Amino acid sequence: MATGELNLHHIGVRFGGLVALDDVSLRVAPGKVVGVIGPNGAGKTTLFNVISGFVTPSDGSLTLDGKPWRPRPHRLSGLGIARTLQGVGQFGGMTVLENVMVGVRGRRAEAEAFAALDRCGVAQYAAVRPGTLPYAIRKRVELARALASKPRILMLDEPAGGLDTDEIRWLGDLIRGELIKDSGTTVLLVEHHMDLVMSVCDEILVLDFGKPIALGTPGEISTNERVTEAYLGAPA
Ligand SMILES: Nc1ncnc2c1ncn2[C@@H]1O[C@H](COP(=O)(O)OP(=O)(O)OP(=O)(O)O)[C@@H](O)[C@H]1O
Repeated sequence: MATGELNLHHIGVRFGGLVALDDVSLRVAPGKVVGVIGPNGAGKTTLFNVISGFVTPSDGSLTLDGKPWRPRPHRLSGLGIARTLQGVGQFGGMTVLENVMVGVRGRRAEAEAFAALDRCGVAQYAAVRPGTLPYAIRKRVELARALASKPRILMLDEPAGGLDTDEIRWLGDLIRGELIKDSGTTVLLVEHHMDLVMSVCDEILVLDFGKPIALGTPGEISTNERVTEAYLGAPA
């Protein structure tokens, strides 16, 4: 059984003349929660897009479970990798349950999808179309969609965006709890909400203008001068 270890080696991404990522290396160890933070435009989403295969790096390479790996978006779920989207990205013409079933395979797809909705506290909306639901509920549905496939690597792209304090506390408990961290799932988290990042991450990578400026534990990052400088003037 593969372990869920992801390595990025000296990744560089250019969009024309713009350097979106510059020499980014990161080891995401199995079962760890690794955060990627940085001011707006730092390259966080681009990093996720590289790992998802939507953006091909101009430099560097990736390994998955120690083997060279070239990500392809349509192969991610087969490899046990799931990603939530920054928005809620659900199909309006389908029910909540059908949306969650999209990411699950096999005869038990419906039961697994329903169980994921239940664990995320939104099973009562299974038969409803997502477009009619409040944003915070749709964010939970988006999480259920990612969790239903029981991924070994879970990429969370700004999961706290648009959530209130209680919702963010719920999210933190979910990430730290048996559904994700205690089950050994490897988590990569891009997030602006610093309290959440600091409370759930084992390690944090800080990007600024595409460059890695710090890598360390939440305690190390919160006292790092370069990180403080990068955030000066930008709400963290
Ligand atoms: N497809 C693209 N084509 C051209 N430039 C792009 C593209 N995607 C991202 N960029 C640019 O690359 C840089 C990094 O963007 P990215 O979205 O990765 O940053 P981010 O850290 O996720 O920002 P935010 O916190 O605002 O979501 C930005 O300058 C952005 O404008």
